[in-house]
Amino acid sequence: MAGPRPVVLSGPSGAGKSTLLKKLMKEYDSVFGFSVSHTTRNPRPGEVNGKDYHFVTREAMQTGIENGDFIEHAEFSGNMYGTSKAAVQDVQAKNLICILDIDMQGVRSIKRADLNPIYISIQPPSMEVLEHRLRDRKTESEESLQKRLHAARVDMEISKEQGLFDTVIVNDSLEEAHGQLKAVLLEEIQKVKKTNMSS
Ligand SMILES: Nc1nc2c(ncn2[C@@H]2O[C@H](COP(=O)(O)OP(=O)(O)O)[C@@H](O)[C@H]2O)c(=O)[nH]1
Ligand SMILES: Nc1ncnc2c1ncn2[C@@H]1O[C@H](COP(=O)(O)OP(=O)(O)O)[C@@H](O)[C@H]1O
Repeated sequence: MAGPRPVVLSGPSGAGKSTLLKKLMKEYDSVFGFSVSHTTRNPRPGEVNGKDYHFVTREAMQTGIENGDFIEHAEFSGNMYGTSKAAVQDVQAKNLICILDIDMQGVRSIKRADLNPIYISIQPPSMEVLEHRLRDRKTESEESLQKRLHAARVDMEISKEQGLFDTVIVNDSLEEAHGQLKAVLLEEIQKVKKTNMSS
């Protein structure tokens, strides 16, 4: 039997993707699994290798790409990011809903793959709010922040494209955005709960 459909969460850096997916995974224990991407960026304080990302060198990442280990990969804000086949398979082997947190280039690549996910865009209420949140997060240098804001403007334009996403959620109030995310995923959540209860 085919497993549950994966979920792609995309949207500007700082829109609240990690916050929303962590909240979702906490509320639904044993329903979701995170696709742990590879990246060449440095870990932030508190980030765990193998849990938040596989933190690797550019050389290791290049070798993996050449070996065909990746479903998709992209360059974002001066670093490489990619979804390995193993990252998705690890989650799907447990019959969990696989969540991919990927940028717009990743969305376009995944559309050409045979993953058939639900595409959800998480958007900030405005550029001003986004900038505040990114500054308050205190994870970025001014240079990195500016790169992210530039990419965010592009992302916010592209995400309006018809047919690219199944749902666009504006993360103004966290509780409301969380509620909308749950509503979109309810059918898949119930399927997984049912299957995993009877197995
Ligand atoms: N294409 C692609 N994008 C990714 C992957 N992993 C993370 N990203 C995206 O890379 C961007 C930067 O992520 P990150 O450095 O964690 O910063 P943050 O979004 O500001 O928390 C975000 O838009 C992520 O969605 C991946 O495996 N593939
Ligand atoms: N609805 C919200 N209201 C206020 N702050 C938020 C909200 N959602 C997320 N944040 C904060 O905004 C920052 C960016 O969120 P984060 O989840 O890291 O975004 P992303 O993963 O999309 O880059 C974090 O500091 C987070 O705590």
